[in-house]
Amino acid sequence: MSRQTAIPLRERNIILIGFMGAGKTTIGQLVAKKLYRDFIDVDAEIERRHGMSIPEMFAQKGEAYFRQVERELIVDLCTNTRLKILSLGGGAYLQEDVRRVCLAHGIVFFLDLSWDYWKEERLPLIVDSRPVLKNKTLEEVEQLFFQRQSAYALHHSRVIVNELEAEQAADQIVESIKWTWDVYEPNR
Ligand SMILES: Nc1ncnc2c1ncn2[C@@H]1O[C@H](COP(=O)(O)OP(=O)(O)O)[C@@H](O)[C@H]1O
Ligand SMILES: O=C(O)C1=C[C@@H](OP(=O)(O)O)[C@@H](O)[C@H](O)C1
Ligand SMILES: [Mg+2]
Repeated sequence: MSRQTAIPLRERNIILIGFMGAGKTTIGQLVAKKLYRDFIDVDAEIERRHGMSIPEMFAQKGEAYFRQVERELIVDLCTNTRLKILSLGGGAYLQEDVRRVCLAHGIVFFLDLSWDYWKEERLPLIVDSRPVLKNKTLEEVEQLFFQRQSAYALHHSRVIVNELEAEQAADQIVESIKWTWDVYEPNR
């Protein structure tokens, strides 16, 4: 029987999850810079590999196809890479396989924000670029927001990003991760 050796905490990918517009892409980039690590935005990587934008993929291939591509890429990245900062798309973590590999191989940060804050501050910024929001009433989007919280609750660490500038949120994540490294893996 083969036994997998656990990945040292310092080598684990740092994975950002949370609702669309929470700032995963923006903050992930900053965290990577601060830790001198490579950044991979899963949506951008899908767009690069498939030569089409996410809205185009939704329109031409359908959401189910996008979810399969998203799941396969995340499972691959989690299983075969280390030392990266990964920003997921907001719906990726709803898939059980995604949660399983992220929690097993990475350190998962949930970027949390309130519905009221999101609706006022973030929705206007992203409403035209996220296909999942297309043709939905505000009530339906609110339902989606709360439906997804039980999946996001499965994380290692949480940062409340309401009112925080992206730089401040990134600093909190870096501080938290360095504390975790020092406490659980001292002398490395
Ligand atoms: N902390 C923040 N404060 C203000 N605006 C932000 C913050 N984080 C992200 N944004 C803005 O919100 C929008 C969505 O950010 P993005 O990083 O794409 O989120 P996600 O990847 O979670 O969907 C962008 O216009 C971005 O500039
Ligand atoms: O929440 C979702 O279902 C989605 C979120 C998007 O990413 P962001 O969370 O980075 O906006 C992107 O993956 C796609 O439009 C679907
Ligand atoms: Mg994003």
